[in-house]
Amino acid sequence: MLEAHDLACLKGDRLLFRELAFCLQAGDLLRVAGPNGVGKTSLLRLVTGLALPEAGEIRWQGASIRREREAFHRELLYLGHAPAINDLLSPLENLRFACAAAGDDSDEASCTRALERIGLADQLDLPSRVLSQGQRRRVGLARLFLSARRALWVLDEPFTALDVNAVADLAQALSEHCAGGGMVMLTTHQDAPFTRTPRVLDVGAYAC
Ligand SMILES: Nc1ncnc2c1ncn2[C@@H]1O[C@H](COP(=O)(O)OP(=O)(O)OP(=O)(O)O)[C@@H](O)[C@H]1O
Repeated sequence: MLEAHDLACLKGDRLLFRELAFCLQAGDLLRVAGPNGVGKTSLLRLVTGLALPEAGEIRWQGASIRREREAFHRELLYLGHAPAINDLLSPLENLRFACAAAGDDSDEASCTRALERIGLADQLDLPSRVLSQGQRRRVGLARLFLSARRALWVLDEPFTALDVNAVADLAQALSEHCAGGGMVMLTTHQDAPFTRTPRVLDVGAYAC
């Protein structure tokens, strides 16, 4: 279970939000909502431990993520809003590198299957600099298919640049992760065909 208590987020000298709280349990899909600049990405960075809250605490399985950082990160997959891709490497090389760095399954056959599943069968060995925006996004998202053991998926705008079919496929993969007892927390400005309506956390309700 992921719990956030009384969170406040400071950027520069500006308090974005305060007294924000939520709880995410096995099977939950939580959509973080609110207008541009309200602090959705900032909240995800707090939740992943990449940034520290001005106040409040985040707990994973009852323990502070600051104290149990390694155990928490073993259970976490975070995909930021910009795919971290090396243009000189192929999608396959990028995925293998990202998985190896994270300690996930990075063998060639598994990574090839993940890229095929995400619709990049014809681009496996191209240099990534020639990929379209949607294809670049898919390279990053392929990690989802190699991260089933990670219970908590935190995804910043995962649907950006995807076509209608890819949005549907991704929504299904996220729904399946939740159906299997996982948890998903995501930001998105678009609707997606999840099998269950996500819960919504409106950051605007906590804005300062
Ligand atoms: N140094 C700073 N001083 C003041 N405000 C800052 C500073 N750095 C960032 N900000 C503000 O913090 C907010 C960060 O927003 P964040 O990226 O978390 O928003 P978001 O809700 O994810 O937006 P979007 O929907 O556009 O992706 C923005 O309003 C930005 O202007």
